[in-house]
Amino acid sequence: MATYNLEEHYLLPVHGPVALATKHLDVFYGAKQATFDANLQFPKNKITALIGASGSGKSTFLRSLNRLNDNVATVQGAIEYQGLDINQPQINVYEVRKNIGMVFQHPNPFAKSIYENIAFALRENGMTEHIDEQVETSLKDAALWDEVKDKLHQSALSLSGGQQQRLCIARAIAVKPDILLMDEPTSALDPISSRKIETMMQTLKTHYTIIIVTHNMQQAARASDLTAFFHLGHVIEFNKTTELFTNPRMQATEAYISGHFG
Ligand SMILES: Nc1ncnc2c1ncn2[C@@H]1O[C@H](COP(=O)(O)OP(=O)(O)OP(=O)(O)O)[C@@H](O)[C@H]1O
Repeated sequence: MATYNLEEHYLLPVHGPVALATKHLDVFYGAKQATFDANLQFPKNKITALIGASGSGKSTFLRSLNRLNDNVATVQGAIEYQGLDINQPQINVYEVRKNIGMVFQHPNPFAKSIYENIAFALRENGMTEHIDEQVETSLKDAALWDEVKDKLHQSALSLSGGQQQRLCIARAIAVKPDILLMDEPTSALDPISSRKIETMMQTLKTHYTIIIVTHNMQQAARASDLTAFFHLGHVIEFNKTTELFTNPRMQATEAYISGHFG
C-alpha cells in the first residue's frame, strides 16, 4: 500500500479534456467541515463514480458542483468550468445549473403530464420551438420513449418509480447540459430498473460527462470509468475504476470496497 500522497492520488488517471475540476474545495456546515481540500478533475465524456462510507462527504461535494449548497453550506475553493471559477458569487447559478444538471436519489417529477414534465423544463429555459421533437428525443435518450409514447398526456405520477426516474433524467438532459450529476439515482429502484439506468448512462456519456454518487459497489465497478474514494471528508484515492477495484492503493479503499466498513 502506498503512503498518503495527495499529489499522486489527485493526478488525473486518464488523458483527454477535462469537463470540470475542483481546486481546494472545502465545505462547511456551520463550524463542521464536511469536505476537505477536494481536488478532482472530471474527464469529458466519462462516468466518474464517487464512493465512500455514509457521511464521507460525497453528496456534499456533488451538490456543491452546481451550487446547490449555496444556502445550506459554505463552499470555499474553486470549481473550474469552461475557464471560469463557477464558485464565485457573481456567477449566475441558473446558467450553471443549465450546464450542470442534477438527478436526485428519489424521482421527483412535477405533478404534470409526462409530456409537460419535459416541455415545461424546455420552456423555462427559453425554448419555444420544436418542443415536440425535443420531448421525443429526450425520452428516447432516457430509454423511456417506447414505454410512454402512447400516453404522453397521462400524469407522470402514474409511472413506476423506475420510469419516473428515467423521466427525471429525460427532463435533466432535455435542456442539453454538459455535465450530469447523479446522486444515488438508482438506490430507490429495483434491480431491473437500476440496470436500465446503468445501460442508458453508457449511451449518455457519448454526449455528457457524468458524475455519480453510489453506494452500490457493483454499480460503480460496472458503470463508471473512474472512481474517487471519499474517506472522512477527504478524497484519498482517484483512479480508473478497474484499477481502483482490483488494485487499491490505500488501505481504507481496500477495506471499503471489500465490505469491511461503511
Ligand atoms: N444540511 C446539512 N447540515 C449539516 N450537516 C450536514 C448536512 N448535510 C450533510 N451534513 C453532514 O456532512 C457530512 C457529510 O454528509 P454527506 O451527506 O455529504 O455524506 P455522504 O457521503 O453523501 O453520505 P451518505 O452516503 O449517507 O449520503 C456528514 O457528517 C453529515 O452529517
